[in-house]
Amino acid sequence: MTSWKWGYEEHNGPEHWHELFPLAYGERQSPIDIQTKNVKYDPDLGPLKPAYDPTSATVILNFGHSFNVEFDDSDPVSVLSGGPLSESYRLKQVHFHWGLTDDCGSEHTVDGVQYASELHMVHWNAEKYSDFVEAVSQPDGLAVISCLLELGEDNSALQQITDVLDSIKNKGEEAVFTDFDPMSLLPESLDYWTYLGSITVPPLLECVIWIVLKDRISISPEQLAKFRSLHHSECEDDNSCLMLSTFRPPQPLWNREVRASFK
Ligand SMILES: NS(=O)(=O)c1ccc(C(=O)N[C@@H](c2ccccc2)c2cnnn2CC(=O)NCCCS)cc1
Ligand SMILES: [Zn+2]
Repeated sequence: MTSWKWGYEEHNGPEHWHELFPLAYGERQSPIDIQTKNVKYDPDLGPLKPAYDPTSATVILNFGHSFNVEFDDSDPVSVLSGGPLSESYRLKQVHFHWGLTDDCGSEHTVDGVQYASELHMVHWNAEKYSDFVEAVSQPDGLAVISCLLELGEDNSALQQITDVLDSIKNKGEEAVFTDFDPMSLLPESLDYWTYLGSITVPPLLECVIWIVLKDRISISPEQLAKFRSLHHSECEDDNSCLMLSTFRPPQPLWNREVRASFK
């Protein structure tokens, strides 16, 4: 089975992941559908305090099941604190999820509505743990800011990313990518919902404090098409290995509460 590579296709997609990763059926899995009538406003939830240094961006790379903008996390240069977090978390990577068509693609949904894409900014708890791999084995190891992207106008901040995707077309390819400020991607309001969940790709570890922004940003059909032009492996003929869909559907909430930072 080690040759089996998980993905998002019929034969290796989210419905198969439990075969190798039993956590798929865990009690704090992500993503979820956020039912706004059931969220609880929590006045103790303070504002998010992101503090990013654009020069800490290093490379953009094609992982095969997604592409990441990687950040140098060897020092506390780009960090997130505040909000639901008790410690300062260090930014490690930013990536996206998308779907085959423009009417699907996000992982989290809001009142059953799925959006065209979703941005994840992945941070790890560098105050309590010594490295990322240790952090992912802890219930408060990661903090991921999620922002939903709805189909609309060209997003100029996103253009800085989509303009370089041609240079990382195939799995394993990477390109220098610095002077990138992830704050430029975020909406003006940082109001959010928060809940305890997991990473949404194998090994599906239940280590994430999720911070889902209430407001959305835009992505154009042309920018989405650039995402889908990436290859999930090396291949010659261009259409047999396109990264057409990279989202996991919502998972059961079980006994979890979703809190809101806003009324
Ligand atoms: N979608 S999400 O925000 O919930 C998310 C957050 C973090 C990771 C992640 O860091 N995964 C790597 C990892 C390395 C060590 C221990 C455990 C997990 C991994 C596992 N296989 N490949 N990678 C590298 C990676 O980062 N994959 C792409 C992430 C976008 S789907 C994945 C998804
Ligand atoms: Zn993700």
